[in-house]
Amino acid sequence: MSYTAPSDPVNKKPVKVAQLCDLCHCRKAVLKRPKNLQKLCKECFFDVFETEIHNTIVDNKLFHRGEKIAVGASGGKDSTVLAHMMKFLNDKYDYGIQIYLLSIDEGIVGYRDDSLATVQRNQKQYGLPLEIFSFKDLYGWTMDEIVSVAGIRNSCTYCGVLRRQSLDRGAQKLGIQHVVTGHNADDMAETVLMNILRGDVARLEKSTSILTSSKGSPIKRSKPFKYCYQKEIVLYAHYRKLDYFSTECTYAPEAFRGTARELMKNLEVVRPSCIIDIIHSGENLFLKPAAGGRRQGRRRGPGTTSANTTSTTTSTGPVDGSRCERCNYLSRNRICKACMLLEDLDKNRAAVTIETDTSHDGAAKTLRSLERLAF
Ligand SMILES: Nc1ncnc2c1ncn2[C@@H]1O[C@H](COP(=O)(O)OP(=O)(O)OP(=O)(O)O)[C@@H](O)[C@H]1O
Repeated sequence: MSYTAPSDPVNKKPVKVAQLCDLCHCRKAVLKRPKNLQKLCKECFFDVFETEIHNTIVDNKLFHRGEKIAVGASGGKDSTVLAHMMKFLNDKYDYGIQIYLLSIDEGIVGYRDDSLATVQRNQKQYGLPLEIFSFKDLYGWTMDEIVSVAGIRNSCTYCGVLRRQSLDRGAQKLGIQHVVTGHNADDMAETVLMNILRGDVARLEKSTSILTSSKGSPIKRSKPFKYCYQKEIVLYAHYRKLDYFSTECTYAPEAFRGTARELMKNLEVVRPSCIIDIIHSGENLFLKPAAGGRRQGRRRGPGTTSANTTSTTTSTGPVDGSRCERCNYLSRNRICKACMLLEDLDKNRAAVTIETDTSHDGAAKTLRSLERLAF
């Protein structure tokens, strides 16, 4: 059966009733929402997707008038859509916030340099101010150099810790106290699963928070895409024709996160709502206070070790708002995690001196040399 409404100029060709958008019932559907399998036309998809994010922002009171926010901009799909969305919603609903793009150059040749070129184009497209801070300037190391010394398996640990601190440092330098990131529902559900699988109950409770901050630190972080499916973010970027960088990081993704991702993808095939369901489950988990009134922390079996633990133990009773003895940056421990990691790097660099050349091929060449040396 074909449907042609003479008074409806939206469809140029006749459209079957079964192909019509489930919301407006007049335009042809162009996609099925991965979240709930609803058939939508482009215009209705834009409208529901943008409205849902606006509702998340309003319901959680994420911003206040006059607030300066820094969008963590990597040039990838999530943060590109985030930068576009923040500008779009701020204009449409008059949030009254000032938006900056804040990028961290980790120093990964052939990956981050290309993605930052995308951010520079986005800056012009959206008319937003952009600041870029680099690992090299902040810590004296690029990620390529770190991988050549610490190996590829630890790359995500180093990158995650240093990037997190760099975003905070960058925001502070700009006089901004709120960093907004493009973490989406898939990222959050993966984190919940990972923490469940590792028995990391302390992190589990915090893993679904939309707004986080460390006591004593002036910088808060928020995730307006907490309920957005990754696939819908990609569809939005595609139909809005946004300019984003889509290459995966040169270094291996965090191995265990990859396992959780795989598990979740398999579950999603059977039950598309499982991503949101996992987040809701995480939101409703509350730790019962252990004896002595303290929350239950991470429990480890005998002989287990953490990949994130470095040789120096400095956690001698964290004090909120205190500063790292070495770099003077805010840290709940005597020595901040970034300084502990950098100390290990310096030790390794002193132990092995090799000829490095990361200027053309990035760390891959260095890694091959190291593998030959059986380092
Ligand atoms: N180099 C960076 N500079 C600034 N912000 C970053 C950088 N890398 C990541 N972020 C922020 O952290 C969020 C999560 O990053 P992650 O690398 O885990 O995910 P992603 O899915 O690859 O994100 P994206 O698609 O935005 O690159 C990003 O959406 C972005 O807001």
